[in-house]
Amino acid sequence: MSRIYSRVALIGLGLIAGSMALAMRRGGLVGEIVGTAKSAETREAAAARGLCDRIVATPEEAVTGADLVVLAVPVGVMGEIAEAIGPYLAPGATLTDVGSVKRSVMEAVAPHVPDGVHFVPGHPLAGTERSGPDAGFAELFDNRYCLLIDDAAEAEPLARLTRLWEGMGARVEVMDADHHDRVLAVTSHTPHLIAYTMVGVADDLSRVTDSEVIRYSAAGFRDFTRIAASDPTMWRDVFLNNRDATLEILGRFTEELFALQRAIRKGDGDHLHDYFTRTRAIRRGIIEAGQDTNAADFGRGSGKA
Ligand SMILES: NC(=O)C1=CN([C@@H]2O[C@H](COP(=O)(O)OP(=O)(O)OC[C@H]3O[C@@H](n4cnc5c(N)ncnc54)[C@H](O)[C@@H]3O)[C@@H](O)[C@H]2O)C=CC1
Ligand SMILES: O=C(O)C(=O)Cc1ccc(O)cc1
Repeated sequence: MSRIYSRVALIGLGLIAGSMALAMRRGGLVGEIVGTAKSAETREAAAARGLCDRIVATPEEAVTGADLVVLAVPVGVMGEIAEAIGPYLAPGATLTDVGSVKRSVMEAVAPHVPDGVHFVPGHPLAGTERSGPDAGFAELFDNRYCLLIDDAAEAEPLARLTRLWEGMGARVEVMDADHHDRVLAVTSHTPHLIAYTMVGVADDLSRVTDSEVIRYSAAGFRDFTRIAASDPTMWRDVFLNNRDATLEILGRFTEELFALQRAIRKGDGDHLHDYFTRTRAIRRGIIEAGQDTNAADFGRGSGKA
């Protein structure tokens, strides 16, 4: 495959940027990869792993001369980094991000994008609970969706970025930012909050039952502990930045939970059975439609049973 960009700047050198660097190299998709991260320790670890051709100390230096700039930092700091790099972005360059929330990132970044620079927000639906420069791997995006946001994006930069993600193994879909945030509140953000809560509850209980909660934990709870090991900064920022959609889904979730709680208290087995029959049909529908691509190996490197 011919080179899609000649110089890519990766801002933030964690799981996603590291995986992008390895996947871009695997496909021979780009020329030079320049990286930067806030801490010297992260930059050194990324250098030791050979993730980039060049690692520099500041985002301003990294973006100079780049025709693709990727913001791969927690969503809460995207705006301040965009402000810092804005004056250094090359005319004609594409700026993208990989944040888990889209509307607030776009609102924070867009005011700092100079005329002549194309901003195409993105979000790969692929990840693990691990973070940092040692966490990335080249196959992370294989057969996973990557959502690109077309609210204001122009056709040619969108098509070019689509080719890059496809070259990294992903399937690209295009949608608007509000739709993205509503869907992700259901499929990712609220489930993460539930996992965090369940592990917190178990931790409270373990004071009563010593380590039994962990020793006898079945697969369901182990999956919760994997998710609840995800990066605290990243997930704090996700909830603060997708507040309305997450609160809406949490409201619905608690209503349903209370209904199930009442059914258990009243011994209403029919209610429980009907509910579980409906949810089982949903899961079977997903498998039959062959849409279970994101369930396969999120547990990579997690020691999941
Ligand atoms: N972890 C996951 O499973 C997924 C994460 N995302 C999104 O990708 C983005 C990056 O996530 P990860 O790679 O998982 O995170 P990570 O924690 O592995 O890496 C984040 C990087 O950002 C740098 N950073 C943090 N604060 C900074 C600041 N103020 N200035 C400059 N650099 C800073 C860190 O040094 C680190 O290099 C986030 O916006 C997240 O929402 C998207 C899909 C999946
Ligand atoms: O580790 C998991 O199970 C995930 O759900 C990974 C993930 C986390 C955040 C995203 O925005 C997208 C994917």
